[in-house]
Amino acid sequence: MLNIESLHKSFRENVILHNLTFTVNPGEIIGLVGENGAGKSTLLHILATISKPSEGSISLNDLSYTTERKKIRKLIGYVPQDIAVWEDLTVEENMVFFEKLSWVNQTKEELRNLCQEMKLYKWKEPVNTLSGGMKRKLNLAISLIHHPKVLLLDEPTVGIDLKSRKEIGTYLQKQAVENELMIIYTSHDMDEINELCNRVICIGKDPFYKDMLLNSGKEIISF
Ligand SMILES: Nc1ncnc2c1ncn2[C@@H]1O[C@H](COP(=O)(O)OP(=O)(O)OP(=O)(O)O)[C@@H](O)[C@H]1O
Repeated sequence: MLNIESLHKSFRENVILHNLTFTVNPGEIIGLVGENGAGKSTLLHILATISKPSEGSISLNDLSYTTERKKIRKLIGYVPQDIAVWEDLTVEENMVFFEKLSWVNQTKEELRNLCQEMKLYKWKEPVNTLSGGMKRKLNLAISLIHHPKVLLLDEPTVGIDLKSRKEIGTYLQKQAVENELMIIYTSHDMDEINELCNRVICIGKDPFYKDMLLNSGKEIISF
């Protein structure tokens, strides 16, 4: 379980996150919504151990983010907003490169299966010949190489077609259930949030997103 308690984050006098307390259970997909600048990426950075909170505590399966950062990092998969893959390498070369950087050993066959499960078949193609949707799938596949327990996705489907979106969504739902993965997912697409997520966290001052979800039947947590 991921446990976030009384989390605050400020940049100098600018308070971005104020008193966030929530938990994420194994197998759950949590939507994270809010207007531009509300602090979604800031929260994901903190959960990915890229930055530290100003106050508050976080633990993952009873490991403290303060004292066990190295162990925590092995359990986190993070997909940033910007695609971060090697454009001149093939899909295969990217997967092998990131496998070498990870803490697990996977055969090429296993890496290829991981790509195929999310319907990314262009194994021998250089990344710079792939569509945006394919690149996003590769980014996601890379984040799963080390079998994380928590997957943090910052707008992973932005700018991609509906079919690829659905394929990614179906894959994530399967991963959450089968591997008890905890997923936090940011998106501005409320249909996608409605379809994919078990619960939704709304952050920021603008009530727009919360209002959009009022009749969705979803549990909404707002800060
Ligand atoms: N390193 C930093 N130093 C100072 N301010 C920062 C820093 N990082 C983020 N901010 C500020 O924190 C606020 C929240 O930014 P953040 O990127 O988390 O928002 P967001 O909800 O992810 O927005 P978007 O939907 O546009 O991606 C913004 O006002 C941003 O300028």
